Amino acid sequence: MATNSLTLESVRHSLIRQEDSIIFSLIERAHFPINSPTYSQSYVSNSIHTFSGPLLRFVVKETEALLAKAGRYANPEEHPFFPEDLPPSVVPPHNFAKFLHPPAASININKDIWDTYINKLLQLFVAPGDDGNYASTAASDLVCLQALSRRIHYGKLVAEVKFRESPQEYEPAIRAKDRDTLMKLLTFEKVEEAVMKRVAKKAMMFGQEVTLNKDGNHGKYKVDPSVVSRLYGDWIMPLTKHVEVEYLLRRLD
Ligand SMILES: C=C(O[C@@H]1C=C(C(=O)O)C=C[C@H]1O)C(=O)O
Repeated sequence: MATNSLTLESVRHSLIRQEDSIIFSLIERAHFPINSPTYSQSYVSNSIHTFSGPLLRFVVKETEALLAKAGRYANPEEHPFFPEDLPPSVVPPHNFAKFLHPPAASININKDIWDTYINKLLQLFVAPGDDGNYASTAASDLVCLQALSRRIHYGKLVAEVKFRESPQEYEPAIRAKDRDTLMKLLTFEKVEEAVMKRVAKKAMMFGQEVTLNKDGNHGKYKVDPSVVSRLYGDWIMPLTKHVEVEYLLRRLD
């Protein structure tokens, strides 16, 4: 859909579709055990002389450099994890619809998303252990991180739509820099309850073992549906709302 015709219904529809990408990415990552050397400072620093830091950082940084050349970050819906020193795009520029208020470009909470993913989320849906597949693990993490980042920063579009629907409600709180009131105005508890129920249901459907015998493997899922619900309730939705508040605070600049 063209960004200039966005409505609350259409942005919510996009968030619903993005649930599929997030849940599939979690299922793919859960296929590997935690593989902690992927995140350790020391694992690669002795072998990759031009790079210090964890393997995941290496994989994400190098991939982002390639994708930046291919034009990925010219799209206002994409946010790099390592925006410093990205190479310029080598492809012809695309004229993306200018739906967002320009200060939106200064909002990038990927550092928080990275820390939350590594330190809180991973251990909730990934089994302990080490099978040595660190590069594939990092590649799966990259897909999870990109899907989460896209969804969470989509809060900018959600906030813009909400602001356009009732600017008179939001303006006093924006001028007063009143985060609590903004948070109350943009929160829809019924929608959040529905998101938590739907993602659990999707995790059941997408993550079931498919067998050809009648009894199948009922009740066994690749990622625990209640954990997916918790990831949304405790982190993904709060971070999205954080982006919404940050965006609204700059909406009158
Ligand atoms: C995204 C929205 O804003 C808030 C955040 C939600 C989310 O992250 O899914 C859901 C409802 C709202 O409390 C929305 O209203 O759809």
